[in-house]
Amino acid sequence: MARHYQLDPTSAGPATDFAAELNEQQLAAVTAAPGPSLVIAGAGSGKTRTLTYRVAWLLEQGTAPRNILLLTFTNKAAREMLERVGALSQSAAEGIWGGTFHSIGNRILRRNAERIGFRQGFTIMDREDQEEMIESIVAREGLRTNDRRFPKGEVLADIFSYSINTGAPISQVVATKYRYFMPLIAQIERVQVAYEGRKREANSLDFDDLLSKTLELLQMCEDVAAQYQQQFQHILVDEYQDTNRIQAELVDWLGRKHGNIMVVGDDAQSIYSWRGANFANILDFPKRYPTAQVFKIETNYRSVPEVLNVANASILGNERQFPKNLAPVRTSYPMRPALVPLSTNNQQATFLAQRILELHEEGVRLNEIAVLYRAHFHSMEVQLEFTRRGIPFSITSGLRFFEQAHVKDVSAFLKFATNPRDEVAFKRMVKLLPGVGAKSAESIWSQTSDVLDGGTEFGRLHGLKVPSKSAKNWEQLVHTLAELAPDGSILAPSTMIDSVLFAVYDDYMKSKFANYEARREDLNTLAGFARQFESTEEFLSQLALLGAVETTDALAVESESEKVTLSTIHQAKGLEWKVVFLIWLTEGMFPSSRSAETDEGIEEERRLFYVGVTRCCDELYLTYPDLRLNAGYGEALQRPSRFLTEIPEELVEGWEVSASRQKEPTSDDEPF
Ligand SMILES: Nc1ncnc2c1ncn2[C@@H]1O[C@H](COP(=O)(O)OP(=O)(O)OP(=O)(O)O)[C@@H](O)[C@H]1O
Repeated sequence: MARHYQLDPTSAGPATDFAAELNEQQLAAVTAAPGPSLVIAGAGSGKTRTLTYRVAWLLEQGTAPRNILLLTFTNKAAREMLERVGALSQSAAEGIWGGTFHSIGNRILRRNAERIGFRQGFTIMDREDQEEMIESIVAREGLRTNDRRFPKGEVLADIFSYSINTGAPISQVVATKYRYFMPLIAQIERVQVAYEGRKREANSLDFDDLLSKTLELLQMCEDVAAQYQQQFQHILVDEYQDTNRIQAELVDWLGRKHGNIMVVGDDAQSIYSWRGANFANILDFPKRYPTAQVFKIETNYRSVPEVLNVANASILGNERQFPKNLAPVRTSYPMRPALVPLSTNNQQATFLAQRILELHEEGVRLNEIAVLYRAHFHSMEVQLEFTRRGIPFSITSGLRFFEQAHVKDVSAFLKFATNPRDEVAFKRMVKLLPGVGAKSAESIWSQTSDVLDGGTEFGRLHGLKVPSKSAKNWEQLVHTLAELAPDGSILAPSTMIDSVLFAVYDDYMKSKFANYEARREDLNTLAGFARQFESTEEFLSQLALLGAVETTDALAVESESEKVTLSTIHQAKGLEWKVVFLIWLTEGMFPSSRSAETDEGIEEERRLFYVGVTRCCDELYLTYPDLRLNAGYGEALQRPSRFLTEIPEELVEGWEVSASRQKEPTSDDEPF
């Protein structure tokens, strides 16, 4: 018989040497005595390391894994942290409750659904299911009529979600975020009530329910609350600065018995208030927990001192914050951050391309370089320029400017007006009308091609047989097409884009997309770009060519994945690059004009700027154009962003870029 032999758990490996692997401030947080604690961890200071070691520490102190709850911003973050804990810790880490608030909510609700009127085995609706359910309610209630645009499922889902996560009533959300739907508030509220009922009937929960219903469960059922409060002896929360109202309340409830709540975050990086995050959660933590210990972790491992100096100086402008001073461990870099004024947005793109090619020559890999900006549309000229010069790039949103649905929709109008035989463009266009799917599009197309026979007398399309729901919109569409091609001639492309927006597409976007404003800016930028072209055909050919260029072969790069990153700052959160270009630093763009309306708005923008700067390890470029060429409505003088003027001069290195001998394209020039 085989001899049974058991390994002693303590012989699994050497004990973690916490003091050797952590700096003093990290060690203090990791080994903190029980009780509430707030860990303010600056950018690049090792938040992840601190949390991971804290969990390992708790295990070593004898806390059972199932008594630890680790809440993170993404499930991936939780997985990675727990893997690290597993590797670090001598005690088994399995059994720790780790994940996002949503996944933990789901886990709790799965066991207790009946207690709040749902059945076990409920389904979780993704965003698409949610929108479909809302749409069917709108249809059943007859709210969308031929005379009135009613918000689409996506927009309604967004309104409901924001309302739940912030606790603001629907009327307030609409009044502040969707002003153009104010007259419909009562109907929108009705849809929400019906939606709540329908979810119950279908035994389905949406994503927000995973938070709100969990909270409801804990508040309503004392025994359930007591069970989890007993279980979670230690609660750790990552990225606490971006929690919303419900998430903070959930933590409060779950931690009520033991009070061992450790929240980690950086108040200077709170950038999600627009989707419901509540900055006050982190700021007021010491007020809500007067006995809380506050730890600051201020050693930065990422950036050179020159970059950190800029970040530190900038964030000083914010009143609402925990003052801190990030200190670098890295040594000085030969270059201070470059402050680069450019004459126009086109020159800004040219500068980036040239400088990036030089850096590449000098041996910097393209994936060590990022171009960061406030809003997606700021990247358009850069995308054009990189495409033309064969610089490979990837975009964090996944979609290149010209591949976006709204850009393609509007282009479809232009394509059809210039080429009335373009069936694909026609179908894309008519499918925007209510009640027109693939089948009706086919039937309308066959009538249209008969009537037009390749000509541009669009007025002849009035009165075609279309689904009754879209009759009015069809007439409007025909009218618009006729305007685009008056008397057989074709308007200039930018005028066409303006007309399409004005007559049809702007309204469509408002009701269809939750991020209407961002899309509208994209289309203004497109109209601006189009102003360089007299001929619509030429404009459309350029669009097609730009979309088709395969950039990866153009530069000698080491691998397919070697690309410059183009990203909004929001999507760059948590990441880092050797070289960072922060672009479009002008008033109105960054800070965005909308955010500049309130002090809170400005402070959040400044935090966003701070996040941008602190993504940089070595070399930082801050660029802005003096003139915005091709803005949808004329050329506009730009003022440098206040975030630039706030930086003491001696911290940056002013660059003077002289125009190349080759003339820079202006709006009157040929494009390339
Ligand atoms: N005590 C330490 N000794 C050496 N390196 C460390 C230490 N703590 C953290 N680091 C390193 O510092 C870098 C930054 O850490 P991390 O990415 O966790 O920062 P962060 O606090 O999450 O930053 P941000 O909030 O800006 O995204 C990592 O490469 C990490 O390995």
